[in-house]
Amino acid sequence: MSAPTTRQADALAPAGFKQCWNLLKSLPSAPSRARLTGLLLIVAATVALMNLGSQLLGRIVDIVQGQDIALIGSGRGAMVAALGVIAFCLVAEVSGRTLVSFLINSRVRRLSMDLRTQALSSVLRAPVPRILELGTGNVITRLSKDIDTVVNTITTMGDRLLITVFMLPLTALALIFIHPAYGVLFLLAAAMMYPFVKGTIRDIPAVTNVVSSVEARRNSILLDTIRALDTLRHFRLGTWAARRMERYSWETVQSWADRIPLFTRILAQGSIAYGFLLIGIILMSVPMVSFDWISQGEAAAAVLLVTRLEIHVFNLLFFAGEIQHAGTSLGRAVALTLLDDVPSTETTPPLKSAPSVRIAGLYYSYPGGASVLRDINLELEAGTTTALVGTSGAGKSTLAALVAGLQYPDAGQIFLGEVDTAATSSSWLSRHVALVTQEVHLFSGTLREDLLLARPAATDSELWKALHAVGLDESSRWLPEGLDTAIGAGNPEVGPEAAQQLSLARMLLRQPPVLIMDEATSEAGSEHAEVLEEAARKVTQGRTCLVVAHRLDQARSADRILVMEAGRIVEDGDHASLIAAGGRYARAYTQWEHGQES
Ligand SMILES: Nc1ncnc2c1ncn2[C@@H]1O[C@H](COP(=O)(O)OP(=O)(O)OP(=O)(O)O)[C@@H](O)[C@H]1O
Repeated sequence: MSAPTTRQADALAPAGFKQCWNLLKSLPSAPSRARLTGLLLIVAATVALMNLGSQLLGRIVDIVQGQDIALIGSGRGAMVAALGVIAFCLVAEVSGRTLVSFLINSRVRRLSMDLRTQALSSVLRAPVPRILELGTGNVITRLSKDIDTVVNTITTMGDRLLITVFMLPLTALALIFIHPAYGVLFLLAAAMMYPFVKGTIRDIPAVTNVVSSVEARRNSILLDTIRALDTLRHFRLGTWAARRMERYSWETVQSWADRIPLFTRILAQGSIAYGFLLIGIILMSVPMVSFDWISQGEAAAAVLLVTRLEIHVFNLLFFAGEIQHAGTSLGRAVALTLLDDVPSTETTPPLKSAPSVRIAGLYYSYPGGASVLRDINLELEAGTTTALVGTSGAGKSTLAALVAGLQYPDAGQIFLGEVDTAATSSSWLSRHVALVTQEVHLFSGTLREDLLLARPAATDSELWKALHAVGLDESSRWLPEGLDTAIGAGNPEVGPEAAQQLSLARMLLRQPPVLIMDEATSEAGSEHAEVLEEAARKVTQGRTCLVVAHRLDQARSADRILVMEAGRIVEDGDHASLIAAGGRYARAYTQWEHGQES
């Protein structure tokens, strides 16, 4: 696979501001309106005192010149009072900032925890095809790096950002208060900045979303490489994998580099607008002082107020990228929470018994690939077991995945009883259809904990009953501690046959009305074949089953056998009738029987 030549955003667009705001408000750790107002009042008071300190510092010039200042007076007493208030303002500034920073930091970490939990549970409930389309690397990037970016940005510059937001209007007010002409200049500088800011708000999100998407693709490739370690070693593809990783990493570096012209432009535009304001204030002050419109101290105060603004304006401009990046990252994480298709009230009633499965006019092709399934029409009778057989690549696993809801068909419908699965939520579907494959994931913990996931209210004796039914008992070498045996990641490995038995036991406990088995008993070696096949037979009883049979002995006992060839069903019947028909199945079966004998 080669790296894409143009850098593009991925399939799931970031959520907008309103969606993010609504989601954040609904999180358990969201601050109450009173707390939010309290925080804003602290910021406003801190900024007001910062401005007061700057103004008084300027007015010291007037005190030195013996002028009388409102509320403070003149002479030595006024000087002491002014210095006292300035000191107080400095202490208030430091305390206010520390408090604001503490309040923001402690809240944002709890909010990020809630957001991660909510996004993850939405991902778990979302339709599987949607997640597969997004890619696991993408989802992981959104759940980890994107949320971390938001937390890091807010904890490092959230307080500064809030202070700047208040600083701009309060400085404008203070300047108007000194003389309205300063206010006019401030408005002119703001008008100059307006198109710059508008352009920035327009351009940055798209650029930053591309950066995050490219990073997500790189992470997908990384995951793919780690997952395929065995294959890569086996085929000596280490160098190819390293080169592929290098290409995608370089793509990430390039996408970051693509941002540079945009940020250079933002800084240049900010410098022009700020330079206009500062030079304008100094130039205006000279005639205003000489015409006695303002005192020298007031002119000094105005210049100090604008000088003080510099660090805040440039903080905003300098970190505009990070701030927007955090905004986009937040949107990307919040978009995951919107994947969940579970309606607030489920309208499709649960099925009371195993339903028939009707497939009508089904077509499917993998993205960019040739047609895999063509016009499949069939009905699986309720409570029966149907085996799918056919040559490798015929489309058996693909058909099984479509019925299990892991892929969306290109055309056609799948009905469970009367329910069109396309019109139900993915959680309704997953409650009614279970898929057992060769890959068994055992959750880390005790065997009891793992089995209880399938039926939380099951008693120990019910768990043992399910284990006995699939051929595992107290004497099994894989269960030395019985139900307390530690299994899953970090614990001694359970053999592949035992893992498949456990997976079948989970199905017995879960009792799904429709069961799809794809290579679910593929580990059946000669000594275990009987046990696994018997376990599979028990699991299929009482439900509608579709079994992808890779060995013909698995098909023989099914109620019905479908033979697939190049995406179509070419033979349909039970074992006896297909043998009697002498077609592909009969030939394959005879060959298989000879193979078994020799
Ligand atoms: N993820 C995928 N992306 C693209 N093509 C795929 C994908 N999975 C399967 N295919 C292709 O779709 C066709 C049908 O594959 P499928 O696995 O459904 O066949 P199968 O009958 O189950 O074969 P097997 O018995 O070997 O598992 C094959 O040509 C296969 O190469």
